[in-house]
Amino acid sequence: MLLVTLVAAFIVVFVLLLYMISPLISPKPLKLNGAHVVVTGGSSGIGKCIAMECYKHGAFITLVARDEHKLVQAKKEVEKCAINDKQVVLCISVDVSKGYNQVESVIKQAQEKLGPVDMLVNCAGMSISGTFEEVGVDRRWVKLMEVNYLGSVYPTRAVITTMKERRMGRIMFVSSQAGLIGLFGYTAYSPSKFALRGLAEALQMEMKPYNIYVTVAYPPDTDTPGFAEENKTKPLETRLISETSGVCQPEQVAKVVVKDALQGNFTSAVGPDGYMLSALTCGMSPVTSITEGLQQIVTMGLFRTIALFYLGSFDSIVRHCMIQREQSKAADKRE
Ligand SMILES: NC(=O)C1=CN([C@@H]2O[C@H](COP(=O)(O)OP(=O)(O)OC[C@H]3O[C@@H](n4cnc5c(N)ncnc54)[C@H](OP(=O)(O)O)[C@@H]3O)[C@@H](O)[C@H]2O)C=CC1
Ligand SMILES: CCCCCCCCCCCCCCCC(=O)[C@@H](N)CO
Repeated sequence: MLLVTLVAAFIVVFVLLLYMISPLISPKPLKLNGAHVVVTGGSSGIGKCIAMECYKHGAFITLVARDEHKLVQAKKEVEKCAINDKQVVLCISVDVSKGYNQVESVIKQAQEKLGPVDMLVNCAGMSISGTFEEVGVDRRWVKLMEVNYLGSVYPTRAVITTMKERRMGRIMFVSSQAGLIGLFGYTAYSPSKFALRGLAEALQMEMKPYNIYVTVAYPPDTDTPGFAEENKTKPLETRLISETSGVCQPEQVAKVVVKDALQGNFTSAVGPDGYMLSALTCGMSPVTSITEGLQQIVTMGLFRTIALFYLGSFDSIVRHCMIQREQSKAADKRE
């Protein structure tokens, strides 16, 4: 009797362990040599650096963005990173937010010229900052969802069927640290980046049996033309809070996120704050290695404790700025 109970208990524990360990098995890394990588938003900033990084690994690249002049300039820069003379950079101009059909025809063109897409990098995006009231009630909310969210859905939809047939592929979504934490001044921007995570989690669960791996990248502020544009009108609070996480160079961001996508990691965090933030907010997102799982289990409580200090300092930044604004308003009135 005792023996039967022991064997049964052993089997139960064994099955439970198998269930626990099965999601932790790491995917086989993708090799970029000769692979076709499509980068939306590839003509500037982070996207351009991702294209250059992939080119350095021997990939063939399709750059997708709206402005043709910027595309041609970026193509020249990417070509300088060649490691063999067979590599090709293709440029296609399209607005990724203007509906599925246009995007599908662009992906078709790219596949005809350079073959099936092995990796898609959804990096086209923009930011609009300002307080909830400043952002107004006009098209701007819609615009951010169209470009940052739907502009990632359409290209993904256009490549996924072929990837499933070939039983291989990588999809990257470039979110932001502001896609893990809602910040002052990002009431319109943050939701468009949070949305990408929901999409990525659901898509990863559907695609895993087809050997397709999804990565969501969460960069901090990064020194790009888009960031310079954002800074022209960004509220002081947003700038001060974001400074916590520092400013990265786009080359550095590209290195980290490309490495994670090739390894098939679901989460790609950039910088120490990014690492803490992504471990803290891992929730039910897929885990791709035993080390990652263990780190999350061990660090979560500690990171939550650290987070309380950060939240306290963010509250104090917001309060200080409010008091200062009110004082300068009162002074203006007196004059
Ligand atoms: N820089 C930062 O601080 C951070 C940026 N990010 C995210 O990284 C991504 C890239 O940012 P960054 O490099 O700073 O931005 P840039 O403004 O420097 O580059 C944006 C790229 O996206 C393209 N693009 C923009 N809108 C569209 C559209 N509707 N259709 C097609 N292409 C479009 C632009 O080309 P064109 O205008 O010609 O279309 C350009 O190639 C964005 O998604 C951003 O939200 C995340 C965290 C931090
Ligand atoms: C243990 C807990 C650690 C918590 C750390 C919190 C750090 C928060 C910093 C958030 C920075 C947001 C940058 C957004 C960049 C961006 O997307 C725009 N620049 C786009 O143009």
